[in-house]
Amino acid sequence: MKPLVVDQVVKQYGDKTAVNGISLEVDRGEIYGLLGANGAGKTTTMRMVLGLIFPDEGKILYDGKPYSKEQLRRIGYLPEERGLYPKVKVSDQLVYLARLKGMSAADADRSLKQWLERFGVPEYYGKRVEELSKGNQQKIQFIATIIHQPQLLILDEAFSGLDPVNVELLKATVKELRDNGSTILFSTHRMEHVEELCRQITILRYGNEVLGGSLKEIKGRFPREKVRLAADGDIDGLERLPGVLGVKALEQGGWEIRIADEASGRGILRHAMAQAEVSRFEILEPTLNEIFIKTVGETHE
Ligand SMILES: Nc1ncnc2c1ncn2[C@@H]1O[C@H](COP(=O)(O)OP(=O)(O)OP(=O)(O)O)[C@@H](O)[C@H]1O
Repeated sequence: MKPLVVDQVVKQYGDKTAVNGISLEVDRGEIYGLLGANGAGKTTTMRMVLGLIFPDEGKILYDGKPYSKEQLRRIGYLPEERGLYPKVKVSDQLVYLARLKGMSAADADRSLKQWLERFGVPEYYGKRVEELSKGNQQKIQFIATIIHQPQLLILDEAFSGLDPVNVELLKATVKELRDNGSTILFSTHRMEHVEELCRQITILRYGNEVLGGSLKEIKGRFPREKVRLAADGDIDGLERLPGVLGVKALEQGGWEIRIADEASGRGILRHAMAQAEVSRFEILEPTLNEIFIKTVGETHE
């Protein structure tokens, strides 16, 4: 039985349909990407999973059971708008939040110290939140999300505002939580993070699912329309080859060539090999970013 099943949920705000029959299932040890343009219905979906609002239609099951207060204790939520109290000490605040989730004060205190140590910031224990930089406040909020060892994690733009070192730190932590069996619903506009972390995704548009399934299988549905080519010398006439739609010389050397179909790629390789020693030739699969733009288009609110 899957830890999280969202089945045909619908949510209306007045006559506006924010979510229109979304279904998804997330397994243990899996990070599921929930994607979509601004206003597509991601936050509304996450709020329904959290039990903050209830679907007008459809159902959400946690280990096969409907929502209950007990379930809430097993969920960790990192909202996009961060919400720590600026004047309260990190230790007081996180122990309080962990106790609301059913942890004893002693266990919460021990766990907090371990996480602060692990994130390289043990000195934040006695600091007020407002004394920390924005990125470091975010690390604290991340600890607040996972301190009670939730089985189901809902992460909304988990890495925004962090420097690259801290992004890697939190990313490694999310992967570790996954490997230890957490069920993770992950929402972001950063497609490269989805490519790295998520096995399955749903892309929403105006509250509807426009693309869903395994990332690998979704990529297979889209044509490969780009060639990366590098050679030890110049190659003339690339733009005049059949099926070549555009040629861009890359800063780092070589070319990126837009092609009409994969068959045109073979003609490029033959042409290039006749003129120079080819050191790289690759027909690239589309990036998730490209797929997203193709699917969702420029339809932002
Ligand atoms: N409380 C509310 N009352 C009325 N309309 C709402 C409410 N919350 C969301 N909406 C509307 O529902 C739609 C979906 O909003 P939602 O916040 O779920 O989008 P989102 O995908 O999370 O967007 P973003 O990427 O900008 O965070 C939007 O059209 C929004 O205006």
